[in-house]
Amino acid sequence: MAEYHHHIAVLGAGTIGLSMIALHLRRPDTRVTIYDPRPDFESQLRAQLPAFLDPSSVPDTSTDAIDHLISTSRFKIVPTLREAVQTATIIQEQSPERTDSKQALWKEVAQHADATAHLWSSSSGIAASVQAEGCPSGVAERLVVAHPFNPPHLIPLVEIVPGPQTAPDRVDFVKGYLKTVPGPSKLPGSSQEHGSFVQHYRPVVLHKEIPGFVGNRLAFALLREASYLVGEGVVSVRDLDTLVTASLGPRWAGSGVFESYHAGGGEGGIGAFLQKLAPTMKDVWGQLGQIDISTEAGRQNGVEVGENEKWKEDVIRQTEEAYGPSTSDDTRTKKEVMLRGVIEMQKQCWDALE
Ligand SMILES: NC(=O)C1=CN([C@@H]2O[C@H](COP(=O)(O)OP(=O)(O)OC[C@H]3O[C@@H](n4cnc5c(N)ncnc54)[C@H](O)[C@@H]3O)[C@@H](O)[C@H]2O)C=CC1
Ligand SMILES: O=C(O)[C@@H](O)C(=O)[C@H](O)[C@@H](O)CO
Repeated sequence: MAEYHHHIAVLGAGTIGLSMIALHLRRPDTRVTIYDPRPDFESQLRAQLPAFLDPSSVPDTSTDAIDHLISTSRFKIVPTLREAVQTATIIQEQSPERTDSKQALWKEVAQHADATAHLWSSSSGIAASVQAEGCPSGVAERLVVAHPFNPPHLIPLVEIVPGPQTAPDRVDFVKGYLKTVPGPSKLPGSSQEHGSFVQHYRPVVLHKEIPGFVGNRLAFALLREASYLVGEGVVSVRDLDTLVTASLGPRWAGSGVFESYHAGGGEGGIGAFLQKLAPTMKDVWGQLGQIDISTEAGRQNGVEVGENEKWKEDVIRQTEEAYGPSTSDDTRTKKEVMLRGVIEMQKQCWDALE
């Protein structure tokens, strides 16, 4: 068998896990072993994974994709977690977002994996320190959250969130690994197309754990206010989405929250901006929507809504009216082309971003 510097065990190959497999296979020095307890897992993987893969990883005919990968010994599907982790140097979980499930997973990993293996969680908001609770010694020191944005084979950000016990060299390792994963090469004119390496992934390390980390706290704060505005009848779902994609979206693709307001402050920069806008911001901040979301929703009119969740009924109804019952494959494809284009443009202007 060819030697690979990294052997990654991918635990959980659903939405994120499939995309992560494509990410890892873009590194020529990495082989991947996959485990998922779903009974239909292999058939689903064979049907869905080819669409995520780069030409650099597979032949043109997607029907051969999985068999080709298996033949190269870079790719293995195994029936048990034990087989997946026992020789892995990196173990990455994309199991369901449930604390008990992740804690049980790490306890099982600790039983079978090498005591030096790196432990990565893709969790959206469950801290490494919480996941490591009850695990054998040595797990908390190796466990770090590497929270991706969907789909990770395209979106450059990964939030690295160490727990208080995570060893600094574990953080350095995951950051260095991600920064050297080549970007997708499918897009004509892609900075990756001509074989030269252009950094694609932009990991950000948080200084402390907080529920939801940073990316989701920002995203969920915006979602809450957006849902409030729709529930209050101020704006429709579709018009709010237009407002975002026609203003904040393009702006934030080039300049983040603080940089864009720094520019907006003119000669005085963000200090002047905060000074000038203070009265309005104080009013708005004092009136931001206070809505709740129930985790024990009952069903009304076919929609799962709980107490004080009228906003949720409006959001769901209007979203489905605007975009259909779920996102179509055609729409998903068009959005991916747009996303790839934005990311490529960012990389071509990279020196202005970092
Ligand atoms: N879906 C998204 O947009 C994002 C999800 N995440 C996080 O990624 C993780 C996975 O999310 P999704 O891929 O959306 O979920 P999913 O439900 O699509 O996939 C989860 C997979 O884990 C498998 N699984 C269940 N128990 C397992 C175990 N003990 N060991 C290994 N696999 C197991 C399931 O069979 C399933 O295939 C969650 O922690 C989520 O918060 C992070 C970023 C974005
Ligand atoms: O937005 C993303 O892709 C990530 O920040 C997430 O964690 C998911 O959206 C998550 O909130 C839902 O699973």
